[in-house]
Parts: sequence; C-alpha cells; structure tokens
Amino acid sequence: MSTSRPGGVSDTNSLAAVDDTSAAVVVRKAYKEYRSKSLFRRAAGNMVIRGLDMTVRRGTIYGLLGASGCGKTTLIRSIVGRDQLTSGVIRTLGGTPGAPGSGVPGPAVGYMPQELSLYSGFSIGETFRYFGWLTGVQNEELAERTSGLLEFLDLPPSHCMVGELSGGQQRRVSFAVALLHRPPLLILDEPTVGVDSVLRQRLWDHLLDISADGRTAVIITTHYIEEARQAHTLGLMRQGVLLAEDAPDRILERHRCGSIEQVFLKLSRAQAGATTHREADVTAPAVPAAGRVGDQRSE
Ligand SMILES: Nc1ncnc2c1ncn2[C@@H]1O[C@H](COP(=O)(O)OP(=O)(O)OP(=O)(O)O)[C@@H](O)[C@H]1O
Repeated sequence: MSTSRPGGVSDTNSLAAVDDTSAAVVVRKAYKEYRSKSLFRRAAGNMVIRGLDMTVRRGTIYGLLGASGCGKTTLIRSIVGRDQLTSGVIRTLGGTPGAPGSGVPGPAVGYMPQELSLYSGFSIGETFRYFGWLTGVQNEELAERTSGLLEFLDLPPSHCMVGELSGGQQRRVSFAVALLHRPPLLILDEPTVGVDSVLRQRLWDHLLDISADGRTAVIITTHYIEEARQAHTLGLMRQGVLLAEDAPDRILERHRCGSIEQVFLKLSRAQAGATTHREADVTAPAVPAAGRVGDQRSE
C-alpha cells in the first residue's frame, strides 16, 4: 500500500469518533487499493481511496461530489458492505458493514446502486412486491406506497415489464425500490443521471422532506454541483480524499470563494501542489468545468 496521504479532513481524524451515535456513517483513515487481475500487471495496484475521513449525521443529506473516477462508488460500496477497505474503519448505523449481525447490507439501508440491479422479467408491481417482501412491506402498506411512488416518480402502470422500460424509467424504479421500506439510511449512487430537471428537483425536495424527521440520513453522489449545493453537508472528493466536508455555505465562507466550483478549483490546485511536492504517485489535477466536475479516469 502506498504511504502517500494526499490531503483529507484534518479536524475529524480521531478514531474515537467512530462510535459517535449521532452519526449514521463514520469513515476513518480509509484506504482502498484495487489489485490488477492481469497476469502481466499483477504488481500494479490502484490506490483509489487514500486516507479518507467522512461523517454523515442522522437527519441530514450528505452530497458526495466529485469527478468521474475519484472513488465515489468505491466508497459507497464499502459503506454498504458490498466491498471491503484495504485498511481503515467504517461504522454504518453503528455496525461494521458486511460483518454478521451488522444489518448492513440489509433492510436498514435503502441502496440504489449505480449499475441497475432489477429483474427484467418482473413487472414494476412484481418488483415492488419482491423488494417489499425482502424488507417487510406488504399488503395495504405495499399497495399504498407503490401507487404513491409510481405517481411521484412519473412511472408507467405497475403491470408494465421492467425489461421494456427506458433506461431512465428503470433508474426511477431502482430509486423507488430504495425508498419503499423507508429505511433510516438511504444511499443513492447518482440517482439523477438521465432525470429531467423538474423531476430532479422533486426528488431533492422529497429527500429534504424525509431527512427532516431528524432520523433519516441520506448519502447521494453526483457530478452536478448545482444540485449537490442543496445538501446539508457537502463532501468534495478528489483522487480518493475529501478536500472539504461541511455545510455548503460554510465551505464557501472558509475558502472565501463565490461558488463551489471555485472552491473545488482552489483545493484541487492545492492538492496537486502538495502531491507534486511529496513526489507521490498521483498525477496532475483535472480542472472542473462550470456546473459539473471533470473526469478523473483518464488522468
Ligand atoms: N472492481 C474494480 N477493480 C479495479 N478497479 C476498479 C474497480 N472498481 C473501480 N475501479 C477503479 O477505481 C477508480 C474509482 O472508480 P469509482 O467507480 O469508485 O469512481 P466514481 O467516482 O464512482 O466514478 P463515476 O462518477 O464515473 O461513477 C477508477 O479508476 C476505477 O477504474
């Protein structure tokens, strides 16, 4: 594992904070390295998460904003227990994700993965029935929530087959499935890709509504700065670390910038400077375009 630790959140480093009960998710000193499966490239590792700290409070929306390839999905998959860190600590709803009895993954978490994981041979109604059965939502409660979600998300009638829906409609079904059982932790990996601006705002309004109960935490990843700005806490992610983590207004104030794009640019340059100085194994930064952060895969 590389020993380079380019940046991170300095004021939340204490490992004692992992047992903070007001937090739905705590990540401390997280590192994740992918090892190549190729026989010819076995020595080459890819350090995707590099000493990352993150805290998600109950009753808040956490917007995880970063360029394509910065490690958002890898982090999310570790939080829901679908992937394991190389080192570091994660507490999701007080337990270790993936550990027996932790309940994660499980019904306590509503997870919308980036890749679609629906059954194309099911109708929309059967999909809701199946996931409702897995999470304990049945009968009148299921019928009521199904019709509410179909209407809210502008979906076709429940007899329509999932395999015959458009990609955007399938993403909305996947979003509905994550919401169906009203879990205390909702993790949405790029739910607004391919969603029109009216529905996108409706979706954000809904997330703000459900987190207002003071109990439900939402983590949402996105490339879009203007929508992430609505989150209570914003994590600005780049090359496997959080460059900043705070309320959007406090981030602007602290860095004396007029926009999140400017903060991103400023902190990206500082991170690149620090990295070059340490001659670490990361390359030059991408400059974020206005309104959307750039692609890091090709860096
Ligand atoms: N299973 C895997 N094996 C090897 N490398 C992987 C694997 N999954 C992701 N990566 C690499 O890890 C890096 C981060 O990928 P990740 O999907 O976490 O980024 P992201 O920020 O979610 O990107 P996007 O916004 O495009 O979804 C990329 O360089 C990717 O190629």
